[in-house]
Amino acid sequence: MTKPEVVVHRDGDLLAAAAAARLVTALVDAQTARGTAHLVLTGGRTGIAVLEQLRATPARDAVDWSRVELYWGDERFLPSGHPERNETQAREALLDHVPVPAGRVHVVEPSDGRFGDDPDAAAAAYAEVLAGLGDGAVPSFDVCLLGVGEEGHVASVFPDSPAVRERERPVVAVRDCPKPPPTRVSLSLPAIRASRQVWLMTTGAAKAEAVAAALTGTAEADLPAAGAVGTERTLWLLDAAAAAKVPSE
Ligand SMILES: O=C(O)[C@H](O)[C@@H](O)[C@H](O)[C@H](O)COP(=O)(O)O
Repeated sequence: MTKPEVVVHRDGDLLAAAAAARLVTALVDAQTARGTAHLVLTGGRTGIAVLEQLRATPARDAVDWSRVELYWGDERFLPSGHPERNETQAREALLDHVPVPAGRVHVVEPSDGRFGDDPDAAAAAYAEVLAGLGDGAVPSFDVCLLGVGEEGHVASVFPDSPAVRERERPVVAVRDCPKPPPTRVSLSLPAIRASRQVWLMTTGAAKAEAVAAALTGTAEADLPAAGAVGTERTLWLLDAAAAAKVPSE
């Protein structure tokens, strides 16, 4: 289990820009080491802001976008093109602006897709996609980007939920989500933990309690972010407000 590292930036804008710069380097390093970079995207304000900053930086072209496999840590189970879908927001923020081959953008089926409004079928299908792209149930994602909710959720894994107790399946359907929309498809914590690097990125005073709790031993069932760890690195990227209650070493 990797010990979480905490990096604090002055404010949210700087965090997003710095995380985007860090991501360029991580992707280039992954491609240098292994040929292809596997990146898991996240929804939420911070996650999308990082993609917008990535689009804006000239350094983005240091990444060979033809050798990036893209996934989502979770998806809001909505019709294709819905503005609230994480896919829609990621395409607008970045994917429509870089030459990633369509076949390497692995989206979760929408609620008007092949499986209609059956999120369990969409989750099972996504798990099959992941199984086909790595050596195990899921690829060893090079970087798994995550936002963090006020109560400590990551992806769509919420405290004291069936998803946080999932130990077998890499992808699950989530219903009655406290954060709208209510129905989602999400990686489980075991799938997130297959990542080489897990980056938890959040800003604002409203997250300070959850961040401090995650970093001071709270059980993952009560605070899922505490269970989001990478095999090689677990990195908390915070602004000063979200880091305000993190105990100093
Ligand atoms: O689909 C989603 O909503 C995200 O995947 C979710 O996990 C998000 O990252 C957190 O809720 C933090 O969101 P903010 O960065 O907007 O606070």
